[in-house]
Amino acid sequence: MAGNILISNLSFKYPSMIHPLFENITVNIDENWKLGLLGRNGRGKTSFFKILLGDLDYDGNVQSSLIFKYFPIFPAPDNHLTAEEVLLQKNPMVERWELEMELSYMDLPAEVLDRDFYVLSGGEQTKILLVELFLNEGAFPLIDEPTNNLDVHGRKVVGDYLNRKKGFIVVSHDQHFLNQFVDHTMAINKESIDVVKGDIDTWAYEKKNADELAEEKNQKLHHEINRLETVSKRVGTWGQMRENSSKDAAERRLAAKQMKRSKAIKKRTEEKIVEKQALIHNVETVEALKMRVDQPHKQVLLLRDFSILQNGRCLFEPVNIDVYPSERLFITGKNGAGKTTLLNFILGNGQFEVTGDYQIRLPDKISLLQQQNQLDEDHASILQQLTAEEKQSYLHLLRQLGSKRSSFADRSSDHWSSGEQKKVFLANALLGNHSLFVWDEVTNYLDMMVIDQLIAAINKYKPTMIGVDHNEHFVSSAATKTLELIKKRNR
Ligand SMILES: Nc1ncnc2c1ncn2[C@@H]1O[C@H](COP(=O)(O)OP(=O)(O)OP(=O)(O)O)[C@@H](O)[C@H]1O
Repeated sequence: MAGNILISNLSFKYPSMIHPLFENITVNIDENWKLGLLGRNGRGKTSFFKILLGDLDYDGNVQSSLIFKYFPIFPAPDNHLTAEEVLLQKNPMVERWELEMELSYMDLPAEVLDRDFYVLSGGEQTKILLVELFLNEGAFPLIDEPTNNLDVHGRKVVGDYLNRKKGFIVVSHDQHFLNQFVDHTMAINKESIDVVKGDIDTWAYEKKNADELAEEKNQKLHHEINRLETVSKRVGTWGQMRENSSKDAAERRLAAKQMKRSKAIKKRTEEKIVEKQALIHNVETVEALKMRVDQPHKQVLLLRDFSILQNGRCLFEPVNIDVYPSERLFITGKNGAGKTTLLNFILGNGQFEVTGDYQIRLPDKISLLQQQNQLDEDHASILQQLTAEEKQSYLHLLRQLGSKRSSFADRSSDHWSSGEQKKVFLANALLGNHSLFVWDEVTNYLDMMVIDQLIAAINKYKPTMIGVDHNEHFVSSAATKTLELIKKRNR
């Protein structure tokens, strides 16, 4: 079928891996689908794209006449290209009015076209690169985690933009974002790949039903295995007892016969046990996370008509907020509104000019989760700083978050997926007792199961938290209050 992607018996493994990433996968993807690609961190979503792009050697067949294009590919910074030049590099025939129209769908003013690409905010760069992807009509876009630089509004705009297009695959862990446009969902599971017609909610509903059915079958199988194991034990002792208690030769012969029969029954029973064990379906579950919380004794934060000044002007419209023990405040607002700056002010990182009143009482034990690009730590340096006992808890937390020790112990962190790297910082932030959790861009790169693990833990342990996040599902489920920062317009 021309135009479609036909994948049969695909198997793939990086040389340093023990278990294959993909084993005997067969799946067909239609060129007109708006396909959402899901999977836990490290399951191989980016690697799947690399296979389609022809960047990795695999076994099996991948047949397609489509020309795949990957997002994000950033222009070389040294060339100082304007946004317009970035857009026209591969699409020289496109006219300025067409560019302006596409930009308007992305809620970007035309003047952005004339700016140097690298002076644009992360969200603006994402939008320009996505527009560039779709200008090339002959190409089939493979879009890898577009939301990381996008605030809630940006996610809505890009979701609407993608809804106008068709024929692409998007990897994202933000179900709310994906539900705006996908018409098919493909999930890379532990042992299989599912494709479902419908959005993420449809997939989640079908998966829940399938898991419940599998769980029911598993329970029956476990019951049957227990029964067979009892039979096997009983049969084993039965012939033995008879042989030991036999006195004369005739009885011993009979006992030997009995013994032979019982051995045959035992063997058959054990074969049946192995058969039943193979039928047990591997239903993926997550362990509940523990947060160790020592609530602060007093109010942590008070802001009244408060704003941070930059060059004498308010960065955001003045705000009023209180944070009391066990409250979870999430700061929202568009990119560039000053969310991370406000967090830094609260933490006392740096010198700030401010307006309005404030009171900040920081407790001693603060758990910090910073944006990935602000960190110079990694798994190895974290391990070095921990005591033997903390090391055990840290590794246990990583395992609970879905990173198996075997998947990261011997591999250079250069090759870790973005989610695997993020979990290192999350596990570190969960280590030990804390009175306040200051977590910035919590859900970026994290898979949906971890996001739900965090929501459950936050609701159970009710930590005092000041956070920033753009995932609507996470914020609406974890926050007890939100504070929207609105960038102050300069008149
Ligand atoms: N060059 C490489 N050599 C060895 N292992 C690699 C290499 N590249 C990736 N991996 C490993 O392969 C697995 C799949 O990586 P990939 O980036 O495809 O995952 P992903 O599903 O995109 O994850 P995420 O959701 O975190 O972005 C991960 O365990 C990763 O550490």
